[in-house]
Formats: sequence, structure tokens, C-alpha cells
Amino acid sequence: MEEVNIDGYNIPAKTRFFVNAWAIGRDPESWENPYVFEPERFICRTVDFKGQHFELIPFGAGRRSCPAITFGTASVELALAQLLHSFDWELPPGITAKDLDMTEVFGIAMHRIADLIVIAKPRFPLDHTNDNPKI
Ligand code: HEM
Repeated sequence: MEEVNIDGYNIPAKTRFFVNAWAIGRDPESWENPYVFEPERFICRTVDFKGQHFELIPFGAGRRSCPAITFGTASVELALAQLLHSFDWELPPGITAKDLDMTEVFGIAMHRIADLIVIAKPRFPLDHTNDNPKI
């Protein structure tokens, strides 16, 4: 390892540094309305999360990027697809999306401070998955 200079910053050899993916993902130079939850911003855009587009690096990029990117993506997609397929989701009566407190807890894996309370309505009869109706 040797000392390098990146964009005018001198990085001594053996320095441990972290790439702030959170800040990159909210950089107004790369993202319009960076603090607004707008999943539709990805429709008709080529940017993806696999480490080739540096403005979006949830799995890192380059040689030390996450080796489980395929497993991680499949796990998230499978769980999400099951939840969306099996239930209709509603907010409690009188609550709208604007009422939700989206404040986050800062950390390695971030989550909301406030619990998300939702009503899950099964989309299929409850005995639908029961192989033996007599039990
Ligand atoms: C959605 C789920 C996941 C996300 C978002 C994620 C994200 C990341 C990120 C950002 C890094 C650091 C990349 C870097 O240093 O540039 C990483 C590294 C790593 N991840 Fe994941 N990860 C996930 C799931 C997993 C799973 C399920 C495993 C193991 C079964 C795993 C194993 C690893 C390992 C071993 C490294 C270190 C790679 C290295 O330093 O060479 N990850 N992951």
C-alpha cells in the first residue's frame, strides 16, 4: 500500500477509510429531490445497484463489493413479493402516508425510529394453504 492523492486529498498509506454510500445516494448533483421517496425515479433510467453506477452503491462497488449481491437481492425480492402477493396492505383508519414519521435511526443498517403500523388483509382464504382440510 502506498500514499495516494485523490482530488487534492492526501491519503497516507494504511489509512482506513469508509465510503459514505448514504451521502452519495442523497447527493443533489446526482439525484433530483434526493430526500423524497420516489421509486418511480428509476423508471426508464439505466442506473442500477450492481456497482457500475457509483451514484447508487448499496452493495458497494469494485473488488470489495458484496459477494452475496445475488443472494441478498433474491432474499429481499422473495420476501417482498410474498408479502405483496399474500396481503392487501392498509394504513390504520384516519392515517395517511403524509402522517408517517420517516425519521431514521443512524447506523450501519438504517431503519425508522417510529414503528410502522399497518393492517394486513389476507388476499386468499386462510385454509387455502392447508393440504389436509380435515386437520
Ligand atoms: C440486501 C442484503 C445485503 C446488502 C445491502 C449488502 C451490502 C454490502 C456492502 C455495502 C458491502 C461492503 C462493500 C464494500 O466494502 O465496498 C458488503 C460486503 C460484504 N457482504 Fe454484503 N450485503 C448484503 C447481504 C449479504 C449476505 C446475505 C452475505 C453473506 C451471506 C454478505 C456477505 C458480505 C461479505 C463477506 C462482504 C465483504 C466482502 C469483502 O470485503 O471483500 N452480504 N455487503
